[in-house]
Amino acid sequence: MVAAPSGAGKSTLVNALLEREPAISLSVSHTTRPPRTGEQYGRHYYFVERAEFEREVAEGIFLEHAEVHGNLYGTSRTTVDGLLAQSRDVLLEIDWQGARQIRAAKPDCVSVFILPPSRPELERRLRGRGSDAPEVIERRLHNSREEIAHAHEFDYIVVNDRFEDALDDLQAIVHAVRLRSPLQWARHQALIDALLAP
Ligand SMILES: Nc1nc2c(ncn2[C@@H]2O[C@H](COP(=O)(O)OP(=O)(O)O)[C@@H](O)[C@H]2O)c(=O)[nH]1
Ligand SMILES: Nc1ncnc2c1ncn2[C@@H]1O[C@H](COP(=O)(O)OP(=O)(O)O)[C@@H](O)[C@H]1O
Repeated sequence: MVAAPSGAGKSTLVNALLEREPAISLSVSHTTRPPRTGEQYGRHYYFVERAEFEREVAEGIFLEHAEVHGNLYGTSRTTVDGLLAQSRDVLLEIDWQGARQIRAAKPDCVSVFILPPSRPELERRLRGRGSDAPEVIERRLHNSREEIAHAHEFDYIVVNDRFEDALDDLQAIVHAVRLRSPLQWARHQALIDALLAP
């Protein structure tokens, strides 16, 4: 899972990570936020009306869902389970509230929080992106404090100052996760058995 205040560079970093790590798939979320210019249904998000989203919540289709910046966002159970069934590593872009729900549902998950190098730089990036109306940017800047206040709940923190350094850090986390003991025991059982043989 990757979380960050809006504008820290989370989506840009995640997209670059996916190019470097083709075994990872991004889970496409459902949202009631209107699409930005260039965003495509099914690629960036499944854009739905609030009534439809609320019906889906009642049907229990979401592994987690939360209200962020006045819009609803959710991760579909079937999207994640479908990717896991194909032995894909699944990456979620999610806020701190959703991350809490995923930790409860999937205790072996790994979470990363992206920090911007400073407040002025966060503001510069949010405005420079040019994708949101001024009042939407103000709301995201205001909400960034609440998001950042939860950074300590995450397993890893990456500061996105120089982009390539932050990308290297993210990739190092992916490599470390793949080397975790339970996975390695399963993968190298034959080797371990041979080494333990008398
Ligand atoms: N809980 C939850 N949060 C999500 C989900 N998808 C996106 N978000 C979060 O919603 C927030 C807003 O995302 P978005 O509207 O794409 O704006 P951006 O972060 O400024 O690019 C970010 O913190 C995302 O991580 C989801 O499925 N569940
Ligand atoms: N390390 C960086 N240095 C400068 N600009 C960056 C960096 N990382 C991302 N950006 C820019 O900041 C803006 C916000 O990035 P984005 O990935 O949309 O953020 P988020 O998904 O966290 O809201 C984009 O215009 C992006 O190109």
